[in-house]
Amino acid sequence: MKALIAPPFSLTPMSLNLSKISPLASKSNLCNSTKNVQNLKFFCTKPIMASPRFPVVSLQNRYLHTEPSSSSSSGEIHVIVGPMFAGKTTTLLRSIQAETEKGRSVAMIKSNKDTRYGLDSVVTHDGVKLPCCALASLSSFRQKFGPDAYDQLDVIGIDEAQFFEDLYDFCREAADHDGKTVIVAGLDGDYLRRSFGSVLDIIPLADSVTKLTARCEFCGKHAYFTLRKTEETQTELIGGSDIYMPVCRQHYVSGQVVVEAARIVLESQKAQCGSYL
Ligand SMILES: Nc1ncnc2c1ncn2[C@@H]1O[C@H](COP(=O)(O)OP(=O)(O)O)[C@@H](O)[C@H]1O
Ligand SMILES: Cc1cn([C@H]2C[C@H](O)[C@@H](COP(=O)(O)O)O2)c(=O)[nH]c1=O
Ligand SMILES: [Zn+2]
Repeated sequence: MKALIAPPFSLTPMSLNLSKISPLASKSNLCNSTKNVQNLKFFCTKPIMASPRFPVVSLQNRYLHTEPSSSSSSGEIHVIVGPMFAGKTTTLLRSIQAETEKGRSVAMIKSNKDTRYGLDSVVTHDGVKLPCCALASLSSFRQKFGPDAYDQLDVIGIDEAQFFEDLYDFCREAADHDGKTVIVAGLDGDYLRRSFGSVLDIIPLADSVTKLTARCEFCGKHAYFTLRKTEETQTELIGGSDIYMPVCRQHYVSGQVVVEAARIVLESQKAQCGSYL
């Protein structure tokens, strides 16, 4: 997989600090321990009243003993969208941190399709991370987490929401019937700027919608879109800055022309090679 396009200048201010990421982090060192997360401390605890199979994040265990919020209907849905590298995961993790500081019990979910940093953590492009459960579908969450533990939860964070087909039903049920605050982060559009998965479908359900921007890798202006630098054409293609770059409108349009032209050349070269065989 070769990048067909490259930015004209280096990205020093935005470069990844992979040293913060421990790809070998195990559940045992993520749970029941205090982790420094960019000067913030997350206490990962298991609830006492129930035993979920995934980590629950809470600052104070005693809040897990309060009345389950499932009886109320005062849930909320907050949606964070934008292109890649816009800070969606960073914003989600900060919101989760703020909720834990209020004493609310929190669980993080991400799609198990995103295997970039392993399956037991949500990780930002600059290495900040939080334990999570990685799932194929949201409908399995309640059962896998444990129904009792689910009832104790106040807040559910969902990252990589574009990969969940059942996003709409899950969010509606969790907020309307179970009284949960659901904070959802995902791509609004794919590399062709088409609606991605069900992310846009939940906007009518949402209390708030935030569209974040990145920085265009060509000109440094606001980037609203994600350009794929390689010749692959499938909608779902897991990757980072090796495959994608955030771009402004002008550089999305010019970048697409370059990538498309390169793709056509590659295709014709492949066809020629085939005809020689
Ligand atoms: N082109 C880039 N390549 C790698 N990292 C980037 C790039 N642009 C921004 N970043 C870093 O990524 C961070 C945002 O990461 P993250 O919250 O994971 O974004 P998102 O979830 O929207 O993809 C930024 O604060 C910045 O440090
Ligand atoms: C644009 C686009 C992205 N993806 C993939 C690439 C990454 O694995 C995730 C997005 O991650 P981030 O946290 O928002 O940086 O989605 C894809 O599969 N198809 C696309 O068109
Ligand atoms: Zn630009």
